Amino acid sequence: MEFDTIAAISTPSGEGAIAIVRLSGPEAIGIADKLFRAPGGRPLASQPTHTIHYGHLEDPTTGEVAEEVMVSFMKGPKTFTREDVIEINCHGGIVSVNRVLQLVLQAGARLAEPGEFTKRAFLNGRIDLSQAEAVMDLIRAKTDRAMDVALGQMEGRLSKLISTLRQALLESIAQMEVNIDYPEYDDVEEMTRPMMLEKAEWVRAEIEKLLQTSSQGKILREGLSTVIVGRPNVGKSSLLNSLVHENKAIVTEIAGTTRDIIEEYVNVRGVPLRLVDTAGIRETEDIVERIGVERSRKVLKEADLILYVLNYSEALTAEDELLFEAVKDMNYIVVINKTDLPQGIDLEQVQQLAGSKRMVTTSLIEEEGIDQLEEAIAALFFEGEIEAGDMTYVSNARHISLLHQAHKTISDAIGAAEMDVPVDMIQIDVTRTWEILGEIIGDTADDGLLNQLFSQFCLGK
Ligand SMILES: Nc1nc2c(c(=O)[nH]1)N(C=O)[C@@H](CNc1ccc(C(=O)N[C@@H](CCC(=O)O)C(=O)O)cc1)CN2
Ligand SMILES: Nc1nc2c(ncn2[C@@H]2O[C@H](COP(=O)(O)OP(=O)(O)OP(=O)(O)O)[C@@H](O)[C@H]2O)c(=O)[nH]1
Repeated sequence: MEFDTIAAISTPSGEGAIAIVRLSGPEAIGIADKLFRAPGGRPLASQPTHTIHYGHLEDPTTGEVAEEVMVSFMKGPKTFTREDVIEINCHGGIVSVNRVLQLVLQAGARLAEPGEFTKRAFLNGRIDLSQAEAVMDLIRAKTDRAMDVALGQMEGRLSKLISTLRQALLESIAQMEVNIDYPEYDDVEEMTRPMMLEKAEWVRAEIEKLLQTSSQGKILREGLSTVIVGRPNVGKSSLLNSLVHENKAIVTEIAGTTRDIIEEYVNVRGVPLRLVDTAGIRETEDIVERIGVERSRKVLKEADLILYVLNYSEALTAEDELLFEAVKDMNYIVVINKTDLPQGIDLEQVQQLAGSKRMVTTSLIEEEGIDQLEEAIAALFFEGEIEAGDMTYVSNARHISLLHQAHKTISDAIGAAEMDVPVDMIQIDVTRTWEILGEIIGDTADDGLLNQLFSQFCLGK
């Protein structure tokens, strides 16, 4: 496919050592040669591909030397987009890099849309849709594990599995076709059903395996939303601080509807915890009133993990018991804090209320027990994991939804095959499954979807 030539700043905005303006498209080299002067005077077009060159950019309208740069020259198709790519490495700094971008745009490039470079890599067939989506996940990954999942997907692990499943479906579609075309051969019919069933059941089992990974994949991607609760003064802020200090927080601001919510990510043994709006909860004084408040209930309900803090030196109160009731169906860990003080709590009573939930004791003031707490968090997260290592995780909400749909249609096909429904009816469900799986890798994706997906990318990616 032939496109126009796009350009964008591909490095973060702000001051830095070096910044990159990237160009891709049929005019990329021509545009660069309008601006670039190497000491030897040779144009980039005459150079061997995949080389880097020192020189200056000149404003062609004024003849003024604008910038000192290094230019990477990469002829397609062995490039990120499969098109001709030019990367101008200039001095980092907001003015410098913007001036380079302006020059490039004046010389005929169009400002790229967010994700457009990656979109071209997709449209030009270098990567499929799930790989392109993984590029974005990679940028957003906050832990090594999340990064490994994204890398695996980018290298095509999910795509390969999906393609294998689709191949199996295609084979059974073909077999059914024979059956439909030659209904007079009974032995074909006899062969078709068991073969079709076996393939369909295998596909369904594989889809189920993928779906089983999805909750973990989602958490790796988005973080385990975590809320710290407990009566006033038990040590909630201290716990938050210990987790943040031990595990360096990444703070991100997410544009909310009424105000910006600040989220803190901490990486606890590979599990990203998203500490959600804890300040709001910490500020409320009366806990009985608080769990009656709709908003707090909602925060609790949406949490993937609750850290429920108790005071070791005091007996449980009615409030504590109420809170046990409020969180009883959720994932929570009981943190019994202040073990440096004399015991006042009835541990057996806590045990009874907490049932099979994990309990750890800490003295945050003496920095004790944090290790055990982290271990408990990691265990909670990883215990359901089916053999880590080279697992194919599904973490993307779009993929999960499509896998659920595919699971339904393939189950319909299996049900129909077992019930002696005519083969051409079964074939409809199998074909539909094949189509739905195709949407994951972008084989059957429409323009609206593509635009929506790529627009979520960073500018210049
Ligand atoms: N300067 C710079 N650094 C970068 C990127 C970039 O675009 N520019 N990348 C951007 O994300 C990433 C690297 N990703 C890339 C992926 C594929 C190809 C590429 O040229 N692939 C070709 C040829 C491979 C080969 O030589 O065998 C291909 O697959 O056909 C280039 C970069 C990270 N670092
Ligand atoms: N002895 C002792 N004191 C602690 C421990 N952890 C926290 N504290 C103290 O307990 C007091 C309350 O701690 P915070 O972390 O502010 O408790 P909180 O639950 O956030 O309190 P509120 O914001 O009022 O709900 C502070 O004076 C802490 O220094 C501990 O392990 N042992």
